[in-house]
Formats: sequence, C-alpha cells, structure tokens
Amino acid sequence: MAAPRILVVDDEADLRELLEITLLKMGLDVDSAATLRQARALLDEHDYALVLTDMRLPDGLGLELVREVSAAGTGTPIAVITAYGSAENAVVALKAGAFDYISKPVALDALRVMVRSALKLLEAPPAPAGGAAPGSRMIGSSPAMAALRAQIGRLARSNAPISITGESGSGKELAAREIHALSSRASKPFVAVNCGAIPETLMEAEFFGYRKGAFTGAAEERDGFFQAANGGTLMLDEVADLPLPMQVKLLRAIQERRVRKIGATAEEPVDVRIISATHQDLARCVEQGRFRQDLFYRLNVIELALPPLRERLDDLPVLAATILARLAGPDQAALGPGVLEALRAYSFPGNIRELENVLERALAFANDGVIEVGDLSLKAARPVEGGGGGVQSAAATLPPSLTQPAPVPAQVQDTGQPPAALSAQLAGAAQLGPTGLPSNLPEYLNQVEREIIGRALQQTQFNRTQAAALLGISVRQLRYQIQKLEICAPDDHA
Ligand SMILES: Nc1ncnc2c1ncn2[C@@H]1O[C@H](COP(=O)(O)OP(=O)(O)OP(=O)(O)O)[C@@H](O)[C@H]1O
Repeated sequence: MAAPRILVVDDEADLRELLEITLLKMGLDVDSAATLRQARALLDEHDYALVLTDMRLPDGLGLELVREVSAAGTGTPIAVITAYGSAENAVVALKAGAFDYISKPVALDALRVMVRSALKLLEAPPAPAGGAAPGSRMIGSSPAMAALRAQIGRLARSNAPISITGESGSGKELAAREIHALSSRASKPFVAVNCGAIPETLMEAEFFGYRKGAFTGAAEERDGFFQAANGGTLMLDEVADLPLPMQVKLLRAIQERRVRKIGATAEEPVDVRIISATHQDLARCVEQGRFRQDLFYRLNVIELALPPLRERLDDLPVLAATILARLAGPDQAALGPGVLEALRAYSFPGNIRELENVLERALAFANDGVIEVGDLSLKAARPVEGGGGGVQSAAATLPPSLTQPAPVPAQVQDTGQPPAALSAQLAGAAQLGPTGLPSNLPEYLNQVEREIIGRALQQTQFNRTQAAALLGISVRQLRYQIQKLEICAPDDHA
C-alpha cells in the first residue's frame, strides 16, 4: 500500500525542509509548496492524507486554504502552523475548519503526535449518515437532534476544543461521548471529570498527577486526568467551577500540550482533545471575573448547544419507549392513555435525566407495567393542554416526602424550631427505629441531608447556584454532596 501523502505549505525553506525530513522519517510521502498558488495546483492533482500550512504565505493567508479544503468536502484534514503566541490565529483557523494547529517553533514530538492523529482519520470509518456512533445511546430524530448529530459528525473529524452548553440533564456528557466515539481517538480513553466535585487542594494532583514523595501521602507515582486521557478525550464538566489558580494551570497545559506532575522536574507531552461543558453562561462568568478570558477563548473555540427537552418534544415518544424498555425489559412496560400528552405539557427542568427519573418512579407505581397519568407525579409546571388531565403536584425526581409542601430551612428557622426538630420533620422518609432513634445514624443523617438538598433543588428548578445560596453552602460543596448522596444522579463521573 502506498504511504500516505502529506502536503506541506510554507515559504520558509528551512522550516519546510525540517518538516519534510520529519515526515519522510515517519514513512510518509511529502509534497511541498511555497505559495498558495502552488498548493492549489497540487491539491487539484492529488489526494492528501493531511495538509500542513503556514498561516502567512507570500500570496495570501493559510486561512484561505483552510476554508477551501474544508469547503471541498473531501474530508482532508488541514492543520495550520501559527506564529508563537498568536493564539487568536489558531482559534480563527480551528473555527474555519482546521483539524488542528501547531505553534512555532515547531516541537517535532508534538508535530508527530498531530500527524499520527490526522492519519488515524484515514482508518476511522466515515461517520454514518445521520451521524450516530455504533452502539450510540443518543436517541431522537427531531430536527433539533438531526442538526445536532450532523454537527457532532463534523466535530468528530477535528481536534478543536469544543464547549458544550445546555441545561442540566440535557445530554452534554452523552454528546461528548458521541464525539469521542466517532473520532479517530475512539480506541483511546474518554475521561470525564466533574470540575465541581474535586476539592480545590487536590486539583493539581488530580489533573496532572504526582511523583512519589512529592508531598506527604504521595506513596506512589500517580497519573493525573491528562495522562489518563492521553491519545483520547478529556471532558471537563462544570468547567465554570474551576478555581482561578487552576484555570491558569489548565490554560498552560492546553496551550503547551505538556503537563508537569507535582514533584517532577520535566514536563511530559500529552495528546488530549478537550471538551468542556457547563450549564452556566461562561461568557457571563468572564464578565464577573470568575472565569479567565484567555481560557474561555481557548475552550470555547467551537460551541455545541444542546436543546432542552421541551424544545424537542417530538422525541418524547421514542425517548420514553427506549427508557421504559431499558428499565423494564423489551415490551414489559407501556404508557397508558393521556400519558404522552401529560409529559408533553411538562417543562422538564431536569431534561432527559428527569424524564428517566419520572418514568422509573412511575413504573414503581404502575399496575402491570402500564403507566397512568396519575403515576407520573409531575410537578405541574405548565398547564396541560388538550385535556391530558390528572397531573399531580409533586416533584417527579424527588422522594415522596419531598412532594409535601414543606418549608425551606430558612423559613423553618424563622419559626424558631430547634435544629433537631427540623431534622426530624424533614426526615419523613428516613427510618426511625422502635426506640424513636435511628437504627443507622449515618444513613439517617444522609437521608435528612438528601431530602433538604432535594428540596432546595426542587425550589430552584434544579439551579444549583441558587440552591447552594439557599442552603448557605458553596456550589462546590453542594455538587460534592449531590454526588456523594446520589441525588437525582446528576454527576455520575469524576
Ligand atoms: N438524546 C438522548 N437520548 C437518550 N438518552 C439521553 C439523551 N440525552 C441525554 N440522555 C440521558 O440523560 C441522562 C443525562 O445525560 P447527561 O449526563 O449526558 O446530561 P448532562 O447535560 O451532562 O447533565 P449535567 O448537566 O447534570 O452534567 C443520561 O442518563 C443520558 O444517558
């Protein structure tokens, strides 16, 4: 089989030669051009496995070539070489469709990594029509989902950082997994990190790893998330929760593509595609000084916005059927009359995760696997249209004791009740033994905490920032507790 052919476009003879030699040593065929005009002529004649172009050329910008190659739709990846420190150029090129970029002075190990990554695209089967990865769990064929799939298919063929936005439970992690699964990185790890769930003091060690003896307790050398995701994809979920000092270190790691373990003297190269996600408005966080602008631009190269479930209600029937089949087994559960209408009328602030929870709970109440409207226990957030009727007022994702109208902690404190009485009042579902005492104190206290947090989430329509403010704790603490206590399973990673 002929060696893959690479086109190098650069007017600096020395650099061109260095690139040629490096690529030839990798066993590749190389053509070179010194101008856009020469490059276009070669592109007309040959198919290339990768085009590598400088940004400034005597007769124009490498960006023009990026646009032309992308527009040609041949799937040929094109990477740009940018001047040192010109991050904006790299971002513009990535937005225009460049596969990746490399900064001058060109580090040859980073160049080899990038070229290998581009060559893997040749091996990766093209994304199937409709863009679903094999074994994909992403369901839906509404216009919004079709557009999302097409975008995911395109993004999978690049190394550009992606920022996924969307409400809680709308499928951000699922979309990130889909991009990874469709990419040339699919055989390497996908590592999802919940930035809000890591204690600040452990962050550097968790992200970059540490050497043995780097600090008290570092008994063994350990890799961090970057090393664990090497060759693959690192998803930074709830990225807005990163503390500012960590943002600086992260920016450096992304820019340099190198990390240094705590206690190590040398940096090591890492090849990681970054996907970040948040349900917060990151641009607003920048305005408020809570998020660094330079990191924002680096992460936010390409934005993927996930629509909330209420904006793609056409997918409800297939989503509900698939979730039910997963919960109960094929053909073991069904929706009774009016149920779909009731679901359609609900606003689903917790999106698909909430739909999963609603159906799981309803199934527990259902007779013979047939879910009736009354089993749904939906919070009547929107009026039911078309006479679906019978929608009850209750929080679908929360334990039954939370569906009773109950005061928030602050309100209860206003009544002057002592904390112990408050706990007992809230702990409707926590079990007290015959002695009037809990038979398992830690579990009892967990249940109390679960209920209070659940209630705060319910009152704030699952807005974690507001819920944390209500409870007088930090968002980080709240996320940590949500994860630890498995409340509505919002974060099942990191
Ligand atoms: N299109 C979809 N088809 C089927 N299931 C989906 C879809 N989108 C999301 N889900 C399911 O909904 C649940 C929540 O999805 P996911 O964790 O990806 O959301 P998220 O936006 O990352 O949530 P959070 O903001 O809380 O981190 C998961 O169980 C996921 O499998």
